Amino acid sequence: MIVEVKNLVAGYGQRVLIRNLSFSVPAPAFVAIIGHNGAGKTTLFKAFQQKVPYQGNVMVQGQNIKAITKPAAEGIVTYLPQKNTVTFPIKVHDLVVMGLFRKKRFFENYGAEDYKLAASIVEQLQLSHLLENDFTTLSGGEQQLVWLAQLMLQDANVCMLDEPTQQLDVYYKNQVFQLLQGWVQLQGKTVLCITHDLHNLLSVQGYLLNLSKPAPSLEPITPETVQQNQEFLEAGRQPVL
Ligand SMILES: Nc1ncnc2c1ncn2[C@@H]1O[C@H](COP(=O)(O)OP(=O)(O)OP(=O)(O)O)[C@@H](O)[C@H]1O
Repeated sequence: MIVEVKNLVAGYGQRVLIRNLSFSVPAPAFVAIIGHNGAGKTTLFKAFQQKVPYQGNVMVQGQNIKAITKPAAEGIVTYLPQKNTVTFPIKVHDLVVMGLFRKKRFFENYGAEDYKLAASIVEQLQLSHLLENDFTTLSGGEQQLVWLAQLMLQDANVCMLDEPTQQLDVYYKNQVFQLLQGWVQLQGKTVLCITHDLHNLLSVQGYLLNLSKPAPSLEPITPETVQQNQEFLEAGRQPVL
């Protein structure tokens, strides 16, 4: 099993957001985590990172995540947050190359080969013209793509992405979903991706997990399930108990 969530209960104080959630991903797959604002999507990712107390079990590649001290450092999971900020000037290629941090010893510099690898990833995202630019001067969408490039270099088996297409135009939204599809099909990665862009999922093979439903489960992405989930979400939210 790549990912197995068993009887997960998580929330903040008295407020339970995730109630008895169980699902498993047996083989590399793309899973779109959907649901209303506040449904607990980011909270689910926090559970994977031990950043919120929870009951139940979260297993990644057969290991209970509680037993792994630094899942990101060990290359088991990686996480792209919804908002990632940089407040100092840094060139795009210097930021992307940092995705190789796991392969470096403390204070070891990045070399020409590392930068070549970073540049090849940036090229895949059609951003080569920005390599020398200061990251802080890029548009929100361009910045988001640069973070994705850095994440690709991290090369973890399970990637958790929190609304990676949020700031992107329609062209890049589709490009990113195709890219993530490639991570699964060509590189055997498992991608858990929080998104509100349901219509862009129609060209993606994978699953939906709608955390707004009373008993969320993995549903294959098909035109019918996308439509049904869209209508479900449009119909309104369940009262928070
Ligand atoms: N540290 C915290 N303490 C208390 N409540 C919190 C905390 N973090 C989040 N919440 C609340 O938990 C609820 C779920 O938050 P979460 O970020 O998981 O939602 P989400 O499904 O990712 O929403 P969105 O689509 O808006 O990003 C929200 O109402 C939020 O205000």
